[in-house]
Amino acid sequence: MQLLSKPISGHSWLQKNKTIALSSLLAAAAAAAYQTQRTKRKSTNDGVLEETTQDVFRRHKKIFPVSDLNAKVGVNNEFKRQLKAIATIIFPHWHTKEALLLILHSVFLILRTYLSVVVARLDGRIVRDLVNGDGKEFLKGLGYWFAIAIPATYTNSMIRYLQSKLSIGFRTRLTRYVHDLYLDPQRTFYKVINLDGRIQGADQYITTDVAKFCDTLASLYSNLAKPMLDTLIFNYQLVKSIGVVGTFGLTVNYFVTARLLRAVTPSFGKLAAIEAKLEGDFRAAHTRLITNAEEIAFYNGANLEHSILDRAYTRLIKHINTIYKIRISYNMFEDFLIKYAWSAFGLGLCSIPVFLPDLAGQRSVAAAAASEGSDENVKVGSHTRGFITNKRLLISLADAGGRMMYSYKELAELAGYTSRVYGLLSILHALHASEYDGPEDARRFALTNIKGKVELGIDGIKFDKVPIVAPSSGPDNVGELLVNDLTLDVQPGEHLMVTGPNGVGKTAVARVIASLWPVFEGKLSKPYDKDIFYIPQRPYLSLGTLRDQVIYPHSYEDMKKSGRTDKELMEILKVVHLAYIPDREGGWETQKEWKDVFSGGEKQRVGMARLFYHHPKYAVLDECTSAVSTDVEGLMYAHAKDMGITLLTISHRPALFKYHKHILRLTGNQGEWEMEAIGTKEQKQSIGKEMHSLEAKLKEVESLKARLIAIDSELSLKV
Ligand SMILES: Nc1ncnc2c1ncn2[C@@H]1O[C@H](COP(=O)(O)OP(=O)(O)OP(=O)(O)O)[C@@H](O)[C@H]1O
Repeated sequence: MQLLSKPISGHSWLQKNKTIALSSLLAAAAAAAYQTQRTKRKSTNDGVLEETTQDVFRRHKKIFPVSDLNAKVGVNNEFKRQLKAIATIIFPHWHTKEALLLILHSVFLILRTYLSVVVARLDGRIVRDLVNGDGKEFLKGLGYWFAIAIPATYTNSMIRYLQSKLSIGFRTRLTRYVHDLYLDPQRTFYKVINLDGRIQGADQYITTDVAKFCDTLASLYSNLAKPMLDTLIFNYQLVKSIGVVGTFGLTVNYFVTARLLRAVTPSFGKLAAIEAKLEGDFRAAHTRLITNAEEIAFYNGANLEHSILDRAYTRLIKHINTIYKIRISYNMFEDFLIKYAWSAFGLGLCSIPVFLPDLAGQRSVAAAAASEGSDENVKVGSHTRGFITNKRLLISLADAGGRMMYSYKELAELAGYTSRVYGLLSILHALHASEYDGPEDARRFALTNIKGKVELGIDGIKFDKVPIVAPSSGPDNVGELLVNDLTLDVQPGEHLMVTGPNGVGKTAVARVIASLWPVFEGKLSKPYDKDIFYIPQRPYLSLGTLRDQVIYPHSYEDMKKSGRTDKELMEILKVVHLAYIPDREGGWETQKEWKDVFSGGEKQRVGMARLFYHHPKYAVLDECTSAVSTDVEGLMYAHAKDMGITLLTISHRPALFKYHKHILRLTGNQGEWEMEAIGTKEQKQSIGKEMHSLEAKLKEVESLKARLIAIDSELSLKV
């Protein structure tokens, strides 16, 4: 009791001043660190970080093996392993800003615990002076009370602030890493969405799940580290007042509580992971509606979409309700144990120094009273001070213990978010290395059995016995053969047209050239990516200005760097007959949702404008002029050829034959195909036949017109 009975002396006042000085110093250090990071422009708070190198990805591949998706989610060894793996991303080394934040955070946590002890002692002293009727000491105590309030409140705010900064720091590092892996040169995002079914709704993973993981991790540190520290320090203080027996009792109490809570805690981790998935599904359903609003409105599909959204929401809410129901009994048990059972136990402990002073290892109350004067008031005051101080320490201890127990629940939830974030990272790593879903499979066209070769940097596009296969992932990962051992060679100027019925695999050929689909067998030789430009069937308009639409995928910076001007862009728009657009839309800088502004034909013409802007050596044009009027289409094809672009056109339109030298016909008959040169005798004969049949039809038009006039006059006579 010596520590507690000692009045706050000049020495402890000095300590308090030191505390204030220390807090200011820490704040200054934090501000300085922040400033340094800002000036380096590599701050995780600005969201600006250096790109993750391929070397880092190679090293990390080993620590991110794909886990068994059916493994139990919870606080277990797998959770520890996953968290350790993610820690290599959020703490790449010890001289990061996050490490500094963590140290500062820890220092403030220690400071807060220390201040709590000081407050407990001061509280006891003030109440004692009040009971003793010592006005002067009472006022002095109040003075100290206000003095301690300043560093105490500052410390609390700093803890919250540093926790948020830590969370943002983690999030920025993780998001940057995921973006670098997702949008890598191997086009992993395409594989995630189209070739591999393990990640559904990658957007939900990258936005919400990563944020929740970071928030929970940052708060868990303070929710776990602080109560642990508090428990240690308060226990130390209490040993002095309630004795070793009391402290032993406290320890047993903790142990029993922890075991009990662990036994009754439901698997919050798994529940959190399912909730995150259902949230993702609900959000994805809304995103679909936004993306396809016009089509849905035309079809009058609101009712059906309504029911789809309702179903997604109901699934989510049912699950959340289940969690709430599970929580009722768990929370009741938790509250009973931590609030009521612990309070009763705490009051019992507080009574030890009063009823059993020898057990508490202290001088008896009578002896203490005798040494401070035999006056009854002094005796009561001494009791009161001891009780108030112990009670406050016990309340803090109970609070700390309670939070430690509560954080088990948080830990379980963190396990859920960790499994989602780890799942995302491990699958991105696998796809980055072209390792697809499904068991090892030696069957032909299995995604786990890719044997073809791709050679880059060749002037020409050359297929050497390459089967075109629609890939399939999952348990039955054998793809479907569309075109059998394709062999062709498109040399500069040897424009090729690919034709054939719907669904035969025309676009599939383009996908293989673009390396979106794998070369299962044979060899594909092609120029570097920068020399081939693809215009897909569905026009894509990006976020940004009108200029950004024409120069896509260049940014304005890229455009300026390459010395291009708006005047040149205007010339290009003239070629595609869109010269009126900048004036109509209010200039190059205008920002709009362009997909809703342009008509179908205009969108396709913007696609051709991009081709002329980038001026590649080769262009793969996939039905990209189907909505453009024939005359403008012809002009654009002629212009592309004049620019020296070698064309590989996918189309059904015979009108486009004349701009090409070869034709690849995909028949759809068991992957058969044929190549022919345009302008051969057979070709001319077939065009001749088509002309004869058209002329015959034109003759019919005249007789049909005459018949129509006759019917009209008959009808008017009758009327
Ligand atoms: N991601 C995919 N995974 C598996 N199969 C696919 C995938 N995308 C397309 N397919 C299938 O591959 C086949 C060929 O498709 P492709 O888009 O190449 O047809 P197409 O000849 O260009 O047809 P159209 O003239 O209608 O554009 C189709 O049966 C299609 O369903």
